[in-house]
Amino acid sequence: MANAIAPQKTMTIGEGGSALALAALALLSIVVAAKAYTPEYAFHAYLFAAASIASVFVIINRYFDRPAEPAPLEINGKPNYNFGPVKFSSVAAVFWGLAGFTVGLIIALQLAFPDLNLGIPYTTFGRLRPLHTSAVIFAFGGNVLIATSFYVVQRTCRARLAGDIAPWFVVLGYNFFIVIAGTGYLLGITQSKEYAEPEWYSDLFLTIVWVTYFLVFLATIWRRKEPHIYVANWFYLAFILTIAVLHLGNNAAVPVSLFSPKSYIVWSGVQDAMVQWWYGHNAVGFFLTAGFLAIMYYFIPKRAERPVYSYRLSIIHFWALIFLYIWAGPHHLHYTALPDWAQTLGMTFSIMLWMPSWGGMINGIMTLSGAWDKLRTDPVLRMMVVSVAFYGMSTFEGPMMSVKIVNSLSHYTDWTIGHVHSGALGWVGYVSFGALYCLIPWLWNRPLYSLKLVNWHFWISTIGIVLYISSMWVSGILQGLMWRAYTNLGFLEYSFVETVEAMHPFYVIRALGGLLFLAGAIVMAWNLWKTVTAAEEAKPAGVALAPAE
Ligand code: HEM
Ligand code: HEM
Ligand SMILES: [Cu+2]
Repeated sequence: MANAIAPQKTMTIGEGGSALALAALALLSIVVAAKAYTPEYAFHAYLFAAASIASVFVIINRYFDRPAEPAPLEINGKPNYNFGPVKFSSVAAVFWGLAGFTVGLIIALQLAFPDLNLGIPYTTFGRLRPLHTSAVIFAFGGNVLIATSFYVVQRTCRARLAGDIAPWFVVLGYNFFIVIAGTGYLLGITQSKEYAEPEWYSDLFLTIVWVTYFLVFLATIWRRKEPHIYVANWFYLAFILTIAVLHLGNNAAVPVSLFSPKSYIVWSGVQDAMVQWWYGHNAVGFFLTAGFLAIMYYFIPKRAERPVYSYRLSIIHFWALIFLYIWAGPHHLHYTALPDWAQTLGMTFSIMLWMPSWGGMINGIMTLSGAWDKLRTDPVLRMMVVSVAFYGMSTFEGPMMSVKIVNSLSHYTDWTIGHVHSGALGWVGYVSFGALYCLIPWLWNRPLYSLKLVNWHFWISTIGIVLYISSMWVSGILQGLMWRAYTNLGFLEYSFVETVEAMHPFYVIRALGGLLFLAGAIVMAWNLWKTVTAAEEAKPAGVALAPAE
């Protein structure tokens, strides 16, 4: 009767429940695949089936391999952090970053040289453009946010991530969603809402993943050992919760059939447009801003080894920002069928938004008080501080562009594209790179392979950003002015095609800027790769790397 003393191993509710749910999903997917109206949809159903079956196997295998006791919350009084999912999504972020920047470069080249559309549907600008925007925002940015949020919430709460299967479901499920979304665009599956292109079934799946993300995050805060909830966690929470609400509101669609990828949105006409830009604008506000501000509030003080400049300002910054952002969406619909009062409301809130945005910028930059010398010696910190400066620049430009009279010139032109990429490359890109340069050495417990390479990355991509945004400003304003130029007799001075021709040199410069930005990111990927692998080889030497300069 020896087995009477061996600890009893039982499947947890999480393991059993997720295995059953995934098995059911696999079955449903196979039925859908068999009866699908289109081969593209059948392909997606097979992907769902394959992924769910694989997950069931992994869960069962893991059950047999694991010890009987669940992972302890603490070891010797210290939190037993769960960094597996964090590692996965930080590597995924680097991978998707490279993919998204490459597709960005391709579409930039297509705008300059249209022959590069290759005349086949899968590679046309119309399909690659959403592939680019989703890859950079949701795949690259999203993985950076998931990785850093799961890291920061554990460290600042001194608690192990809640759940066992759940955090893995979040990172793997999210990345699976990205694959479905991306392959869908290439195959022509889209509901044509900018930044919300995936069809109803991907949206439903993402809802489940996202709610799990919210619950894991909240439950980790719940079990915290630290009484205070650090401000970065407030920003992460606002990001997760608001994205859930936006996603549900803007994807309220009725599918044609369970067996068809096509759906119809419940909103119509100008209401649909308003809901779309309430979503689109707040995707900027909460995905591209609040989430990355959380990164700023954790990683800059950590790296600079200084406290946040003003903790009180960070709280005011938080509440002012989330209150004002929600109302500014109509600035995307100036001079449309949207009632004039709503446009003016959007414009007013956008102008007010300048203040909390700059409050945040000041708080981020001034955190370096007393440590300014580090800007010279630490290129990682420099990258993050420059990112905050870009944040300041784009949140000045945004309110200006939301003024109707300015928007009448900038709207539909490359000026918008320049504004987008000063925020995207300068702010989101740089703060993410800075976070990855900190996070990956911390996670693998090794020094960064080379600070010199970070310096190279910084300068190559800074030149890239400058080329990108300045060419788009010139091109955008030129475009706007050409469109509205009249002759003495009251005719339009330029035909549309003449304005397109005038853009060509700027599109070439922009593509060059994109190439440099991509080159910088490749240097980063190499550096991080060497950090994870080369330190292993060099272990006996045991010399800590000194700053390069
Ligand atoms: C190598 C770097 C990049 C290049 C070359 C690039 C290039 C482009 C191009 C050519 C477009 C289409 C512009 C048009 O339709 O006229 C575009 C759109 C866009 N890109 Fe990028 N991009 C890059 C990086 C990024 C990053 C890192 C982000 C976000 C984090 C981003 C976000 C966007 C967004 C949101 C749009 C849509 C803008 C709009 O509709 O107004 N891009 N990009
Ligand atoms: C106070 C902050 C900001 C305000 C008031 C603001 C305002 C605006 C305005 C007025 C437009 C042009 C709308 C149009 O004419 O179609 C715009 C476009 C855009 N902005 Fe901002 N912006 C702000 C910050 C940012 C930041 C920090 C980012 C990126 C990280 C960003 C990303 C975008 C994107 C992606 C678009 C293009 C949307 C589209 O048409 O596809 N904005 N913004
Ligand atoms: Cu907006």
